[in-house]
Amino acid sequence: MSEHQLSDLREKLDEINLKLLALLNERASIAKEIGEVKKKQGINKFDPEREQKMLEVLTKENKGPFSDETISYLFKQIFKASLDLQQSDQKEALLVSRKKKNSDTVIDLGGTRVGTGRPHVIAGPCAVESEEQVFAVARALKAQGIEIMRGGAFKPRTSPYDFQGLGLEGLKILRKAADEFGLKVISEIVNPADIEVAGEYIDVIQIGARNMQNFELLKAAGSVNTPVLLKRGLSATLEEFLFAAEYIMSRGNDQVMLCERGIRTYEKWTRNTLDISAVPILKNESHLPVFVDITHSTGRRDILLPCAKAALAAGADGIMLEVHPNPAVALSDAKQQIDIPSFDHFMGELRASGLFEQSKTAPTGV
Ligand SMILES: O=C(O)C(=O)C[C@]1(C(=O)O)C=C[C@@H](O)C=C1
Repeated sequence: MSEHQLSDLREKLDEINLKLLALLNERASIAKEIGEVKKKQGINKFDPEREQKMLEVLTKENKGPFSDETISYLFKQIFKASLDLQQSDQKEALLVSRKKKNSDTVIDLGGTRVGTGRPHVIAGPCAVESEEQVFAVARALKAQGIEIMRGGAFKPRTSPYDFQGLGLEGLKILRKAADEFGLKVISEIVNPADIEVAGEYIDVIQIGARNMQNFELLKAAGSVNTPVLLKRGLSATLEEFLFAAEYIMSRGNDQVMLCERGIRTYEKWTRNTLDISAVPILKNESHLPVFVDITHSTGRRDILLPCAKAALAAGADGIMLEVHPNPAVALSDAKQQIDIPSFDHFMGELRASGLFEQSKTAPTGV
């Protein structure tokens, strides 16, 4: 075959491609119209009988060289694409989605603005144990220019015999330390009945991984004005995670932050598996700020820094980690918290990486 012949044949294919393209889109527009009609009539969009009949006609009329199997395969793809088009067209845009709101949500915690593109570090002890302990951490955070402190007062523990937290007393200690050092404070609430009173002491309500689908808690958090940080459930898909955030937003509270904290996989060398791909996906799908909890996702002090860098490089609005003045005697998560000198070192390295201070460009919506 001469070079001429090849380019002639290719030219013919190019022409056919364009005709096919026009025909496919003409077909898609009609399928969309059918979708509208079906919606009005309340008919199921997927119609396997209709698809089967079309395939029968097509294979009967098929003169080759494509085999009947190939023709069936190709048309099934077209039916599937048409169905997807009908469904995506009519899917209500979620409040959490960029389809609903394209601009990034910025949450103002009394002057500390989250979601602006300038990342934040949220740090503090796993559990509030004493005033002395929380004050020591708050002092260290302040010295590092950190604005948001975390601390657990209500601790949902795997074993009922483990330390369950100081409760309201713990929230009071957090508030006192936060006021003393000019910090904002975040703490987990586990009972819907505590949501309202929590707002008197803390700046952000955390809903933990184990409660991501506690719908009564989500609804309660949605009915107050206090910002919420929602953690991804242990085995939650990203879709389930966003639906959980939707529960909060649909009740009127639009100040929601998302937090990837690792998911459960077969891997044993980390406590959970940090799903770094969740960060750009959530940023693309949703306008809400996204954090990464590098302590719970890894459960290892030795890889906190690379995971923090990865989170920020992937577009996270911040990271969360656990810091304790004396992790060896901590009442919970003793193995994974870092002490204050290690935290200072960590911050120094993170700053040196240029990822912490840098301002990210907001991703475009999809
Ligand atoms: O004919 C319909 O009822 C359609 O919705 C169109 C169409 C198609 O693309 O041909 C799409 C999805 C259905 O499963 C069946 C057929």
